Amino acid sequence: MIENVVELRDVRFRRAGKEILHGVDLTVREGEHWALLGPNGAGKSTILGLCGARAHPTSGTVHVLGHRLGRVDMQELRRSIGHVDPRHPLRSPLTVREVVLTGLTGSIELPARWRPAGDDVARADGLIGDLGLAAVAGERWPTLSQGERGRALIARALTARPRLLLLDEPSTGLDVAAREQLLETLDALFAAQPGLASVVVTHHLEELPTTTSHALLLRAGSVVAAGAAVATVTTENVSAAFGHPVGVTRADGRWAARTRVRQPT
Ligand SMILES: Nc1ncnc2c1ncn2[C@@H]1O[C@H](COP(=O)(O)OP(=O)(O)OP(=O)(O)O)[C@@H](O)[C@H]1O
Repeated sequence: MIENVVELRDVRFRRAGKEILHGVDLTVREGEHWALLGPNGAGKSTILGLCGARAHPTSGTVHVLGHRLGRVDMQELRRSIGHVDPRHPLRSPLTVREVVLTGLTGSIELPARWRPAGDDVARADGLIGDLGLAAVAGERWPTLSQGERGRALIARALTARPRLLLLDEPSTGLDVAAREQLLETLDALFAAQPGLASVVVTHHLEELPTTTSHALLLRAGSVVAAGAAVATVTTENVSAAFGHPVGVTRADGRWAARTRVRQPT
């Protein structure tokens, strides 16, 4: 059994002559649900790319599912990771069911001569049902709402039974009802698969599922705080990460943030 699903140690990452991550440590264990929080440009997506075996660190080490990046076939490793990228570059008008099935082939489009086995279709339809998409399973990608596309991409990411699910701003562009439905779906999914680990990137505390167990707060490529969510997502840490006085509250397992108004003395 692999205890650490993701392990970053003193990770630095440079691109175009600029250091983007300045010595980041992160350990994600089985069954943990991490949130990466921080302002624009803090380096959240860069960390998610390392967790998803899409990039190598410039220095330091990254282990994903027990394999050290740089010493493993990245493409092979990526098949064990469900990565939900909202900028999914699909060009052809596949149906929801076909998009979900591309999770099995690890491709964006359906490979020309590939045909799913009967139990592949049954699994895809099961996930489509779990994600609340049964009514649109035969609808084509260009006709779907943003919320439906996001759900289809989560179902796609789960088809290959990953042990790690990565979500990059899954609530972006959703109305409040669609966001709440998505968060309920994620909570139900995590409860049904207790070994699954996840990492979600977001700018907004309101978009954290109640199942969020841990958080890493990032500012300009450095970790401000990391650990158990309740102890980490605090007024002090969030204000430091975002460089703004933000009051953090938590009720019924959900977080909220607003500008801290100074009381007149
Ligand atoms: N390939 C690259 N080449 C040069 N700079 C890059 C590259 N990728 C990311 N960066 C820079 O690294 C910094 C961190 O980017 P990243 O996308 O990880 O941040 P983020 O926290 O996810 O931001 P956002 O919330 O805006 O999505 C940014 O300043 C970005 O411009």
